[in-house]
Amino acid sequence: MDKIYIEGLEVQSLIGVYDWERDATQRLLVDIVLFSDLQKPAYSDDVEDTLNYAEVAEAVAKVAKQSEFSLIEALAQAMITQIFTQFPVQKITLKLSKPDILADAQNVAVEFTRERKDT
Ligand SMILES: Nc1nc2c(c(=O)[nH]1)N=C([C@H](O)[C@@H](O)CO)CN2
Repeated sequence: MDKIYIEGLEVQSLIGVYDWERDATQRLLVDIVLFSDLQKPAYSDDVEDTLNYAEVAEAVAKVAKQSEFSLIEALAQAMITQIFTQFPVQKITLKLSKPDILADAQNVAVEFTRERKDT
């Protein structure tokens, strides 16, 4: 299956388990793989025939901005749900990183791979 990648998308969200995390938004990074047949746009050269990665990035940033989850797991799921709702994609891998939170670690992240439920 062909893939579209969005890598290192920086978004802001109010997120975290602890009281001191509930006062201000934090920087998060999102990596997304959109599994999609790209045969048609490869020949038509028409953005209407493909998943517009700019629109997907905008939708994901909006979910982050408008949400107030405790866990990055919950925000990652909300992002995936929004992508499936708004775009005709069959399968998504989404990695959500919270890079500024642990002093002794370069990054913490969750990664989900989910397929659209046909029912
Ligand atoms: N699996 C997770 N563990 C933790 C999370 C999380 O979102 N998922 N969050 C926190 C705190 O909010 C953290 O960012 C600061 O310690 C702790 N563990």
